[in-house]
Amino acid sequence: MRIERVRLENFKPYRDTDLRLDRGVTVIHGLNGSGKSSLLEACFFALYGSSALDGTLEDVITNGEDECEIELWFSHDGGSYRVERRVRLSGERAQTATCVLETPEGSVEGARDVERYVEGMLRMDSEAFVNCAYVRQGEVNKLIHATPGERQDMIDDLLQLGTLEEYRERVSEARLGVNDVRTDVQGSLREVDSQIDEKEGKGLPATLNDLETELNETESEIERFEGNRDNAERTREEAEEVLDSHEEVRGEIATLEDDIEELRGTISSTEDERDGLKGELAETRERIAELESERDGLLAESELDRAKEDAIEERRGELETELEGCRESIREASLDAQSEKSDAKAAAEAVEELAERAEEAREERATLESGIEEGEAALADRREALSELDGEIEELRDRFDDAPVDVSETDELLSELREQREGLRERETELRASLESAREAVSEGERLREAGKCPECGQPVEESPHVDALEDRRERVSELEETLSELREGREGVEDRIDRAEALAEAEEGIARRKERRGTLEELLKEREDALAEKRERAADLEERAAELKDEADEKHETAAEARERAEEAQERIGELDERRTALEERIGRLESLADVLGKIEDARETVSTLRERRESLAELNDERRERLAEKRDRKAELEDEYDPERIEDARDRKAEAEDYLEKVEPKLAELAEEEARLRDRIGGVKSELEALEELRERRDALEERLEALDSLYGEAEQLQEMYGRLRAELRQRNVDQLERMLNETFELVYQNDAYATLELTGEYELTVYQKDGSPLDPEQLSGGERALFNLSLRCAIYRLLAEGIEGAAPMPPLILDEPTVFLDSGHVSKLVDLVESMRRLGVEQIVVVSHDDELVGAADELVRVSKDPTTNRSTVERGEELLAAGAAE
Ligand SMILES: Nc1ncnc2c1ncn2[C@@H]1O[C@H](COP(=O)(O)OP(=O)(O)OP(=O)(O)O)[C@@H](O)[C@H]1O
Ligand SMILES: [Zn+2]
Repeated sequence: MRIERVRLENFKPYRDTDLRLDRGVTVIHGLNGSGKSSLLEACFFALYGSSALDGTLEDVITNGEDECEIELWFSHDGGSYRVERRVRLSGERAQTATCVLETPEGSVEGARDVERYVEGMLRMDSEAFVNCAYVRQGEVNKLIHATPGERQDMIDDLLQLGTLEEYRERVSEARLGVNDVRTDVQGSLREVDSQIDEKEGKGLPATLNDLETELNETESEIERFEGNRDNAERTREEAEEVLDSHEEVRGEIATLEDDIEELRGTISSTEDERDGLKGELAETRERIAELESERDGLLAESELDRAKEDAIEERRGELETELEGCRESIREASLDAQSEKSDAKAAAEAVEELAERAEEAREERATLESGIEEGEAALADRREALSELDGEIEELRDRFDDAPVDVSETDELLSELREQREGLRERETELRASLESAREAVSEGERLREAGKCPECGQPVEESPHVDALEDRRERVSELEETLSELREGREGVEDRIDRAEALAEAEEGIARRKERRGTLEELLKEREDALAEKRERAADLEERAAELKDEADEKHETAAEARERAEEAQERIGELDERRTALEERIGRLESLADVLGKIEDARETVSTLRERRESLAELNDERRERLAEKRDRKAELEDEYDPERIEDARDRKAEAEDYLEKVEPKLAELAEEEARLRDRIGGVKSELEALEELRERRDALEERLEALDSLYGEAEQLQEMYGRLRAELRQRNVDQLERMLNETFELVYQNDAYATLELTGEYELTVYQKDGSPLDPEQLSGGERALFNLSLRCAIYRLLAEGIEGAAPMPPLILDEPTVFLDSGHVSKLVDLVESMRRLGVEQIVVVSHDDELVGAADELVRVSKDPTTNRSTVERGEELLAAGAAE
């Protein structure tokens, strides 16, 4: 198998990478953390899916992305293949969204099917792949640390030796199963043998012979006794027949006797019945005579001359009609009486009511009249008050006779006078003020003059031109005083006039008040007069009404009396009609009795004829019975002649004899039958025992045959098991020998130190290192570097062994080494180069080595440089001959 190309998208540190790989040695080179291991991991993951991962599925997707894609192209056994996987993140978890493997035969889909296909194709699961082809970084010690058992399992698995062990175990199980069956069959055989021995010791054929002879004898005896028994039975039957027929005759005679007795009884009781009927007949006839005399009496009382039914009915019809008429008249008369009575009652009630109403009218009139008298007295008082008012008004009017104004002009006059008075008062006040100031001016002048100063200007008087003015001032005062007194007088005159005018206004007001009062009084007077007139009218009406009601009452009284009279007449009529009705009813009653008697007579006559007929039919019946009685008596006599006592006696004797024999023979026969059954039973038992013996013999033969077959099968299984075991041991030994040789060769090639003589690998895969002095060393005791070399040697040896063992049928996967130079000094690194070289020479098609060691670069056919951009943190690969050339030049 060879990897040809890998393409990655968002796988771990790779964003988008496409790398071709060739045959030969490819070295993947780069700094720590640049993504070398991830590249190998991608190839491994493409083949085996998640079981090839150390981490989880989520880890393969580049951080921050949600989908990654891996494509791997490879060739295998001449065919081309391509795997494509796509992993997608959904939420926290990643899932394989696509997984397809294209093969020359078609495509396989789904992670499971693809993994299974790859396992089958490479004949390795992911673990075997790791153990053999893919030496992972840091796992160099795995095979050394493993226990021999684990190592054996790993290597056996790789070399497919496990299958042989599986076969051997299966055969062993089968062999044990065969053995279990064989033991069972042996047990059964022993048991069958002992059963046969037991049965043969019993002498079964002789016993059978004896029993059959005995059975024959018993059967002939049974036959003889059965013949005798049949004879006895026949005799008994014959005797019983004779006895039975005689018994019948006796029975018939007894029946006849009973019949005769019964018939005689019936005849005599029928005769008794006839006598009874005769008595009844006589009684009925007597009754008819009685009824006929009753009928004659009733007929005489009725107005009929013949007791004939239709005549009676006709008469009765007439009387009923008359009676109905009479009853109708009574009903009418009583209706009349009823209505007259109620009329009389209604009229009497009306009289009472009318009288009451007349009384009420009279009472009302009396009340009204006393009201009228009172009203008239009040009216006279009012009229007087009115004439008094008129006098007062006249008096007040007289006051205006010598007045300057008329009534109703006082207001105007008064306001005029009051205005005059106001004007005068104002002038007076002004004058008084002027007088005051004039008087003051005089007294000032006097004071100044006394002081020698001018009273006018206050300057020294001597040269004043104003001294004479004082006199003028005094004159002015007296003038003013005069005018003031004139004014006062005028005002007093006006005030007198005002007083008079005020008295007149008062009189005017008095007149107006009285006039108003007079108007009210007059109105009231008028109303009262009207009311009185109305009352008078009403009183007159009431008087008239009372008289009318009285007349009406008298009339009604008369009507009531008439009605009562008519009611009495009707009552009298009813009495008469009642008498007539009673008489009619009596007559009808008599006619009914007559009809009843006639009916009874008819019935009695019918009874007589019925009784007579019955008597006759009974007589006929008895005649018949007597005839039958005679017949029966004849038959009885006949039968009594037939009866023979001697023959009966003989039959009885024979029957007793036969019964006696039968009684004895039955138990004997039962005994014999029992004996026969017992014998047959025993014969059956012996026969079935003989059959069982035969069966047992057959069974023994079959078991013996089976046992032989099982013995040989067991032997074969044993051989087969041994063979598988041997084969595996041989194969393993061969492999171990070869592996040991290859391991020694490889180790010698890579390890310079010649302290170790040889490496030993036992059949149980115990590994031992022998030193030069011959002492053994556990591989765990080796140094780190030695161990790495030892492990590489072991891996390469296993790879070679597999490659040589299987090549052809299943081409090997590429040899992949991840960081094999860890722990190695530079000298050993160059040895590693030699190892790689030797593997290539041995024909390994493709070797991929991951290393950052320059020395290994030199050994490469192809160089792949992996680097990581420190800013984006994304890895890229470069593949190049120029790189290789540069490396070689150094
Ligand atoms: N899912 C991921 N997304 C992004 N980067 C990742 C993811 N997983 C791993 N890496 C990065 O890839 C690098 C690991 O690569 P890898 O182990 O292949 O390196 P290397 O070249 O083999 O290193 P060394 O020489 O030390 O063995 C680390 O730097 C890691 O941060
Ligand atoms: Zn690495």
